[in-house]
Amino acid sequence: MNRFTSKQIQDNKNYLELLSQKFPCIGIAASEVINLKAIMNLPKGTEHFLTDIHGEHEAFNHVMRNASGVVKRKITDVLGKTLSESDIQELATLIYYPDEKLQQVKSLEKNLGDWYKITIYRLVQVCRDASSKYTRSKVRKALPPSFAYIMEELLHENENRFNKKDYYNEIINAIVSLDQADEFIIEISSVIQRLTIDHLHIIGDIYDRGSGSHIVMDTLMEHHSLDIQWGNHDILWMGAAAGDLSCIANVVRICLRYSNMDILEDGYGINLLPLATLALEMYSDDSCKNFIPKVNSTEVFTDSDMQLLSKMHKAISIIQFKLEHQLVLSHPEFEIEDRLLLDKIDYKASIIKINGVDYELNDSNFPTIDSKEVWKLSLDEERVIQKLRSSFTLSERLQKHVRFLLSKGSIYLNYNGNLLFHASLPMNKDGSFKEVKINNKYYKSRELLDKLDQYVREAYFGDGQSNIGPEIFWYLWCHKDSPLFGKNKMATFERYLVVNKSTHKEVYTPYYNLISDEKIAKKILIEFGLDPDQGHIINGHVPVKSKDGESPIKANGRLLVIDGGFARAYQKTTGIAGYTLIYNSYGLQLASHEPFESVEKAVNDGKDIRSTIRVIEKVLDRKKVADTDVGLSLSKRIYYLEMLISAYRSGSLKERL
Ligand SMILES: O=P(O)(O)OC[C@H]1O[C@](O)(COP(=O)(O)O)[C@@H](O)[C@@H]1O
Ligand SMILES: [Mn+2]
Repeated sequence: MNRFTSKQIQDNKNYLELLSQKFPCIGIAASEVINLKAIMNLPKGTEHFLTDIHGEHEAFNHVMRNASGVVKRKITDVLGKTLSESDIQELATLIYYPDEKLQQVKSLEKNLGDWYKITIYRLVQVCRDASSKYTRSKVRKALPPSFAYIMEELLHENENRFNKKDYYNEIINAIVSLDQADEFIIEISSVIQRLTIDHLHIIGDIYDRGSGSHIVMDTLMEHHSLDIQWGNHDILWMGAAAGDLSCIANVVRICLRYSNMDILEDGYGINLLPLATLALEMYSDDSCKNFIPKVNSTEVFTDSDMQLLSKMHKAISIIQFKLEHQLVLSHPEFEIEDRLLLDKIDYKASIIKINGVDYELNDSNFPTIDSKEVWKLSLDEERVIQKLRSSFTLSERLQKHVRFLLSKGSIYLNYNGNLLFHASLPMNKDGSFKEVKINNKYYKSRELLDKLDQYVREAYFGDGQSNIGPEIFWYLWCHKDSPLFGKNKMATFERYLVVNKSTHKEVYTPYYNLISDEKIAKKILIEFGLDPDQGHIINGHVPVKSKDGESPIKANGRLLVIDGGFARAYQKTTGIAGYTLIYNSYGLQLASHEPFESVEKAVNDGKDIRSTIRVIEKVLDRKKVADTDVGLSLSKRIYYLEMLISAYRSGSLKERL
């Protein structure tokens, strides 16, 4: 036990008095110290890192349910010697999708009573293994109230212990005979899922491209322990929720580009009718061929659906370009006048002059653009964007999701010695941190990220008095100095409208060249107060072309880029369907996932995502809670409890008996 001087006790007297309310005597304080010291010696909980989910809710839900392949590995560890591969898969599927699998079993199984008993017995064994590295108290908190007592008994009893064999079997018999088996199986499956992932990190880009970001958000909101680092797509939706018009136009445009009306209309109740009306009026004879939405192979759209969507897509894109033009003009401090393009168009000749070079446009029909006031919305466009604005700002579900992003999220996070952020850090080519002007002051590296984080919160919650408005969200979405974006420009305009593809190129900022250098990665870790020899930087944002042999491991293992392409549109690039980085007590592993087909295939044909797990780093000594951030705060608690005991013993404080 630590020894304390009377000065130390005096200096902390107020705090010790407060602490004594909870720990009123030596015995109670000492037993808490013993408890905490025991916890410090448990293996650290398993962290899972996922990124760039991009609305792929089915694939995301699946990796949550199968814990990126870890649940099946646990079953194999525990029951592999006695079960066939197909029995293991059946049990795994039951744990992932208990509701659906139970329906199937009930329609096929002849001897259901026996099936229930054997299955519950197996599930308890798997659950026991999943809970083995936690304290009883932590496991208890994970148990559903309706079965807490029974599950605790089953988990802590050994079915082979002579005196308890009948007792144990009788509990299982009773669950079955009282018709509680289905519910029990559903609950214990979710306990297994929950205990397998102790803590979840989402390194950004939950939103856009796939159709189910709102469903992913609902799942995240139910998760017991997680943090989020905002991606550029998340910040865009946050800006839309905060009412920024440019963000709103971008969000709607991206939804239309991927024919995702569901998230807008059904998910968030955004009324698209005014936009459809405007599109039909303004672009009636226009095929809008550059605005034909991308369609997922499972979706069915009629030709007239597609025509309407293309027109809406063009209408909102033009609104976006005008709004962004206004924004750039009204924020000279952003220093991105080179993004002013609408005024560089020769509307008669369909030519645009960019950096002194003439480029041909692939479109000449811009009925709402006045070449003298290119930035000005027509009255109808103004009406559409204002209606959209009220839909976004009044959408209860969207606001709830964005508040969750704000409460669990941040621009970056230091967690258990690792540095997590979505995309990049502004840096100069020589490896120094770039000074970036925000609100007319210069900031760099950690200070810059802290400032931006603060401004995001001010812009969302602010009372309008702040120096910074909701345009900070748009800045973070696509500005050349935004750490969430990390490219020299967002070439949306060029990609839609300029024929010459060389103008479409978006060049990554120096960070991306620098990070292959271990020295730079270490420098960044030091800048963020982390151990350069132990810590890692963990990023998403850039799809790793693993099919071309690119490795997600950079800078000699100090930096990991784990965007493996949950987004279907990017699976052609990566060759896989997403990564999960797993950090458990033995070290770091990376699971690469093959594409997820569907819940039906998973349940009916046992088609799990095949995940290849490879070890990235193995620790010599198994990591304990003591080696984590939680361990650090526990050791502080131990320190003060020991001081309290010392205060009781020295008579500086009286026990409260
Ligand atoms: O492939 P899409 O959906 O057209 O989007 C391309 C745009 O998305 C971005 O890559 C940003 O999205 P990411 O953060 O997912 O990379 C832009 O740089 C680019 O202009
Ligand atoms: Mn991104």
